[in-house]
Amino acid sequence: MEDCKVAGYDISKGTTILITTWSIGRDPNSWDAPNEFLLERFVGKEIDMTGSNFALLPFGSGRRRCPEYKYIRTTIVNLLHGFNLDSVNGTRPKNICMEELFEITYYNSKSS
Ligand code: HEM
Repeated sequence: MEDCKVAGYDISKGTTILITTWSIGRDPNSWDAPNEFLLERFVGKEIDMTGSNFALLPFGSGRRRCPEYKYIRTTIVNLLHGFNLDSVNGTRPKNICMEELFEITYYNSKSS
């Protein structure tokens, strides 16, 4: 590790850096209507979710990215194949609450 500069900011070696994937995923420079839940935006597109496309990081990036990213399609397909999924009262909810909760996952590499 060594000191470095990122986007004009001096980062001392050993500094813990958090990135906000929430903001990255809602960047209007990358996404049209970023606050709309529009699944259609992904239809028919080859989307890179391996951590190389920094506009979309659902599985993180780099050495600690989610190891499941390669297999999640198989996992979901198996779930859909093996189970009949339904909402609790059997009807499709009209308004699904998509509000976020504030939570944080923190890993201190110096504590272990
Ligand atoms: C749609 C489903 C999933 C999403 C969106 C997701 C997303 C993520 C994200 C964002 C991380 C943190 C990556 C980082 O720190 O850069 C992560 C880590 C991890 N995920 Fe997932 N995950 C999913 C499903 C799963 C499943 C099904 C498994 C296991 C069967 C799994 C196992 C793990 C493990 C073990 C890590 C920790 C990797 C490490 O710290 O080295 N994930 N996941």
